[in-house]
Amino acid sequence: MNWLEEVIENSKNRIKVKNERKKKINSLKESLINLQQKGVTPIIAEYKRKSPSGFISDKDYHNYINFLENYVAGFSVLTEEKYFGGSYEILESISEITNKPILMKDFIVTKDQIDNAFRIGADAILLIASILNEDLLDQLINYARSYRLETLVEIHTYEEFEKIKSFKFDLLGINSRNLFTLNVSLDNTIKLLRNIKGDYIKIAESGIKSKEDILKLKDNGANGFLIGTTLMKNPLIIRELL
Ligand SMILES: O=C(O)c1ccccc1NCC(=O)[C@H](O)[C@H](O)COP(=O)(O)O
Repeated sequence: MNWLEEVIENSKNRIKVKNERKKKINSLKESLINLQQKGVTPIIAEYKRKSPSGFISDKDYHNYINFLENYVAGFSVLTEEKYFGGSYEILESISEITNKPILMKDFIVTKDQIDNAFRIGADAILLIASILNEDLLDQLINYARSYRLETLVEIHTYEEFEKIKSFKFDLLGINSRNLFTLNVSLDNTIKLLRNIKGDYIKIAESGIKSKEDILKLKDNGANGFLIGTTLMKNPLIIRELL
């Protein structure tokens, strides 16, 4: 079994969180649009402790979140445990210290995981087109909507866009990191941004290192930017990215 197959298998057997949700849903979509309207670059800052690409960090989240919340539209928090070092507890604790919307980044393949996302305080969830068939993707989007959780549906190819384009998701993520090879290509994302027509809020994800990258993606139609590694290594760089 490769890492992705293992992650998906583990996803089917995640614990069921019993907690009651403590906060109202806070719209990530509105937060992104608000910043865009103010002329501020809408960034989603990610908190992750490790990744299959070899990223590793023991950074504590308190200072990271407290500092970045002054600048960003929201946070993305990895909750996959084995390969990303995340947990539901981390997301829940982050939701207690910030009023910014939180995207739960995980490999969601079951409705139970969406129940958990709601209970731990997530405001939006990631759904990855390449690991879900059309029927399940549609069901999961609608299930999330029943909680008023927003959905960011992530694609890597035009074929995946064709598969998801008629569904009622909130944000369209275009990830520059190939899930299978882990190679990062902003050029691939730029090609997709150019080819995808329609009224979508497009979020460029992964591999963003500089203001130059942001401007290139923005010029080609990206409306928001999800940044992990670069901010985890140096949160102060946010001031150059806005
Ligand atoms: O981060 C990884 O190595 C990774 C590998 C395989 C699947 C997903 C992965 N990460 C999840 C993400 O989508 C990124 O953490 C996110 O877009 C931020 O990327 P970056 O700014 O490059 O850390």
